[in-house]
Amino acid sequence: MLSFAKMHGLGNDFMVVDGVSQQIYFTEGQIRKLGDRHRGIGFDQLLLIEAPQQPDVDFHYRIFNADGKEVEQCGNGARCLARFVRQMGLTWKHKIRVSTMKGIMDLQILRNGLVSVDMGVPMLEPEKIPLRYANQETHYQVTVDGISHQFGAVSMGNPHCVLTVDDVKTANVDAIGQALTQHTLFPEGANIGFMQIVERDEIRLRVFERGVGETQACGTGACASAVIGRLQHQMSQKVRVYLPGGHLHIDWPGDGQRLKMMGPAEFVFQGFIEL
Ligand SMILES: N[C@H](CCC[C@H](N)C(=O)O)C(=O)O
Repeated sequence: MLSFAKMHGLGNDFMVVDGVSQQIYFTEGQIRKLGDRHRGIGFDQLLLIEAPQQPDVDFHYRIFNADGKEVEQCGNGARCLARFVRQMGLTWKHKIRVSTMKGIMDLQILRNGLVSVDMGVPMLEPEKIPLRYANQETHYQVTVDGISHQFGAVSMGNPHCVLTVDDVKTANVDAIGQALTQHTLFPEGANIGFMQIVERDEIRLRVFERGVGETQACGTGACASAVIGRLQHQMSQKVRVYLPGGHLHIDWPGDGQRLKMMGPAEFVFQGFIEL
């Protein structure tokens, strides 16, 4: 029997598994079955927490989308990891350092009950996103179904494409998201963000996630929108990003600097399942 927790960050929901006390390996097919919202547990991502693989790190953090594929990063999931390892007694620390396939992140459980995450330095070079474009631009362009779209692109460890729209409520998230998430411009696919600039320090955002579809929130998507918002629209260093599931606080001092995200992480239930 496998024990797990169901958690969420602003409605972006996860199955969280302690891979430190339990030896576990998932096939893509098992992940898809567990993620099924009618016949399984149901989640946007499965988060697997493993013992550290290098010194000065508390845990290794692996992320699998509902389609079964392993990906590089998950911001809402990182906050849930911090709450999970404390609540399950895997650590007594309030500051937790985790490694992912792309780097190192510092998590901190704050007195106000929120969790802050140091998301590292956003990567803007096309080859690091990755994006098939010769040079780094503030605005990229793509034509889909005869319609031309301008976008910004950045990696938070995982690839993000961010379009600016007049009104997120009427944005054609599913159709454009489907068309762009596996576009040849993005050799490893991309998460597609639809950003409405409300104020210099306020964004409304919806995200069509790679391997999942539209989610109620996307932490790395919120980070990506704050970066593109700052580069394209001269937004403030500190930005509140409002997603359908709630809002996140993003703080990015600018190019080459580390980005900080702060937001909630909720436990829903604990359970056991026969794989
Ligand atoms: N929901 C996650 C993002 C998962 C990204 C995943 N869909 C990908 O393929 O990169 C977050 O809060 O950052």
